[in-house]
Amino acid sequence: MEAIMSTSTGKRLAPMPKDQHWLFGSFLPVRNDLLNFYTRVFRELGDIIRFRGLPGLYWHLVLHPAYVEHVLVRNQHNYRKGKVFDGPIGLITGNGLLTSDGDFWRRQRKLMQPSFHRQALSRFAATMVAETEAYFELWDNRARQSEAFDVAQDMALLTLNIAGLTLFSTPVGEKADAFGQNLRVAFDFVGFRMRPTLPVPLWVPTPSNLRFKAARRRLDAVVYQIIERRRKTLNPAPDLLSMLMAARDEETGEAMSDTQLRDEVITLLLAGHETTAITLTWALYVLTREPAVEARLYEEVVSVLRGASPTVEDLRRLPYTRMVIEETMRLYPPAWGLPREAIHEDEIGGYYIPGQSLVALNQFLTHRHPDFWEDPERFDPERFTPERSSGRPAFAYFPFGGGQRVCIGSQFALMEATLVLAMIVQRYRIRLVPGHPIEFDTMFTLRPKYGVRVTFERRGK
Ligand code: HEM
Repeated sequence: MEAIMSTSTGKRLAPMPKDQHWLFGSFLPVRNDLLNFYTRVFRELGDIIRFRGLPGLYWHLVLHPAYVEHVLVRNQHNYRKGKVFDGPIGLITGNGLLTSDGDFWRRQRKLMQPSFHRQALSRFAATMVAETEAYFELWDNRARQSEAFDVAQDMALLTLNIAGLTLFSTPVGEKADAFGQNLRVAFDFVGFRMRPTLPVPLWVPTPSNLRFKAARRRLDAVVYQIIERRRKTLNPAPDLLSMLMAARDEETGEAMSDTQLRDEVITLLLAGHETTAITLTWALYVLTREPAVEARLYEEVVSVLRGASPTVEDLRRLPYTRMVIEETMRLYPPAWGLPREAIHEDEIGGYYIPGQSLVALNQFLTHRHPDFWEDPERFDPERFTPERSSGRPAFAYFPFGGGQRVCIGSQFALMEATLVLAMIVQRYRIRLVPGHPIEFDTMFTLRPKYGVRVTFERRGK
């Protein structure tokens, strides 16, 4: 199976797909049908695969958990996020945590880390619950009329409301349509720029450049206004923005500038709300397909909550709900691939990796690796029981990345997804609209391309 070749220097090269275009290499299938193409070559060639783009341009898809661990942890200092990631995302997040690097990133991470500890986050549970309750009236009405709707849209708005309130105590929900749309325009633009295309510089007034710049301007205006108002407030709300504004550098005693605050706020909005919305959307979709899982989940939720809304203390009594979320992120990882750039040359699994070349990790495929997941396509939350998890390599599952750049918001996301899912399942049975097409949109995060059209049926009514 392995097409191992040697260079003149005798280095072992990872296997390459056979059917490459003589000039474009794998550029066209990567551009047009990335996920299916990667899935096919993964089945053919396994754990590490070498691709050629335009002549002289190579990259590696790295899928074995031990190799993933090598890149994210063991040899992490040799891997940076690189231009493919930072360039496009940086257009919207500036120098925020997701895209900054080196000492600057380290300082910011240290400043922000305490705000994301489980303890600090527990105070946000009530907001998450209240925002979900605020949807009940709308969903009850729809349930009464058996009205179909796109639950992906509601999850996006709900998680945006929660992000706005926990981050800066501002109900962006009131303006969610405008704010959310601007975020979406910015997000799509970033996703598009991450594709292997030749990007038109931002200063060229193409319609999409202009649209993006207008969206960014409007987002900035809202965020700067919030920061400015906050600076004048004597008793600031106990939200993430307050924590960020109060944080001081240990050595210099310096606080973050307005620009840095803006970058971090936009970063947290961008990194935090859609990923969680997508997790919830896929989880609800799965429940429409898996009646046994739905029944078991309902049983747990009802026996723990007994009709009431959950509190932060209930979370540890909802292990099955949590496993449903975990299994959802295995099969539908919102961040479905992570690009890295090797700084110096390296060796992964005995194969040569050139310096300054791209290394692509891919949760979607590693999470379905048949050597580590039995019957990988099957939705089975109990894979995540402690017994069945033991012995599984750490990086067979990495929805939140790993190493020093691991997601800072993972606890936030798990708390939110578990609370919201428990609340929805306790109150409604969910049905997919017959014939509704489900396909992946891999533009940036792993979205359902046509949304997920469902009807809710009120339980016990
Ligand atoms: C299900 C939800 C989420 C998923 C799947 C997810 C996934 C990820 C992944 C894979 C990374 C690593 C990126 C890389 O190494 O290149 C990351 C980083 C990050 N995430 Fe999340 N995330 C989620 C929710 C959140 C939330 C709720 C927040 C904030 C409230 C957040 C904030 C961040 C930030 C700031 C980083 C950059 C951390 C750093 O580089 O120091 N994420 N996320």
